[in-house]
Amino acid sequence: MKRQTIAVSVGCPSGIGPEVAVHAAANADAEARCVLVGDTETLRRAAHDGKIAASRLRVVASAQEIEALALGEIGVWGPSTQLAAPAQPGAPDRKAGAAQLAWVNEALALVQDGTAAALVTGPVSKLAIATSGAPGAKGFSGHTEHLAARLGAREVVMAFRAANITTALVTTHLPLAEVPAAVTPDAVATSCYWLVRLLRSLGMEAPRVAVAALNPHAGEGGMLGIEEETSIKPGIERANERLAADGFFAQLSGPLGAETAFRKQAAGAFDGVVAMYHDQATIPCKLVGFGEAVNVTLGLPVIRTSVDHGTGYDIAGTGKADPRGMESALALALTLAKVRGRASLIAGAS
Ligand SMILES: NC(=O)C1=CN([C@@H]2O[C@H](COP(=O)(O)OP(=O)(O)OC[C@H]3O[C@@H](n4cnc5c(N)ncnc54)[C@H](O)[C@@H]3O)[C@@H](O)[C@H]2O)C=CC1
Ligand SMILES: NCC(=O)COP(=O)(O)O
Repeated sequence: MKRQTIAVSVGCPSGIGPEVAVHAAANADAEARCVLVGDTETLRRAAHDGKIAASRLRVVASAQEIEALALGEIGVWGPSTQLAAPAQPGAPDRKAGAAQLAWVNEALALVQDGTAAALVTGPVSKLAIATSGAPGAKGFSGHTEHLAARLGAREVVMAFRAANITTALVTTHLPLAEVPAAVTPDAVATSCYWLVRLLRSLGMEAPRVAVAALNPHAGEGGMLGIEEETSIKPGIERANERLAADGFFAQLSGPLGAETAFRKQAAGAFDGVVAMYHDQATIPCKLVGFGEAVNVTLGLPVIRTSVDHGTGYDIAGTGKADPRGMESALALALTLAKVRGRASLIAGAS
């Protein structure tokens, strides 16, 4: 059995990330060799609280030591940035903010140098990072944007995969008031294109994709908004041209009222939905699969998946955190990493 190393940045040390990361790594498929990138003491405590034998955590400091991890052992990356004092559950300070960004970068470095095959990220607080004062942290608005900038990716698309919903977003982390201007034909085309590639990587040869409208009732013939005509329809045309040029076949339908697009996908009429903004996508995903949905970034030169949930500050350290989201994120990363053809379908140039 060929094992794949998965580097996991554990997220905010004051949140539920360390506990779900240890749990998920302990239950991961034997083909996944997990290396957790975070504070060693926090991870040991999370293992203890989660009744996971301390002997299963092994501190590793080189690619060779990672390779030598036995089945059932969970690697903890020794060179990770460490906290001088334990993080307070539910109350991240500036050091916790800086550390969680450092861990993302350190886990990414393991993928970039070929030590790991994929990056899985635990939940971070955008605010704790952005206000930490750490170099490069100001303006942090999410992993998607951060990884795109750090890797020089030409285009990236945020996507989610839940029970019976797979969706890609046209816009990511921006105020709702700025969404209409960001829904451009190019942005719509990019999201359609990468969603089709994701669906292909998951085995769908000719995916059926609904493109959601921005406005109620798809603009009601222009009475309730014009973006369907000015941006979404031209975006679908551009996507069809780009897909055809690259030899991909897909059926793109829309613009379709978002409520209908998601309802029909959940009923099996579509394989994916292109959503115009963050909550248009995450509300249906979290309704059908909260705790299990996976966030995957399309267009990066590396495989990156993540939990769909946040830092869960209200339940950090209580043992109530559900680890299934992290388990699903590890499983999808492994699925993509195992087959080079799958990974290349969602990988973009930098
Ligand atoms: N993947 C990431 O890095 C993400 C980070 N965030 C960040 O998380 C922070 C908090 O965001 P919120 O909107 O409050 O969302 P949240 O997901 O942290 O919490 C919402 C509610 O869901 C519960 N919850 C979350 N994960 C859970 C789990 N695994 N098991 C059981 N219950 C769980 C929480 O206890 C809370 O009641 C923000 O700073 C946000 O930016 C949010 C989403 C994703
Ligand atoms: N709701 C998803 C989210 O906010 C996480 O985004 P990112 O950190 O994966 O870019």
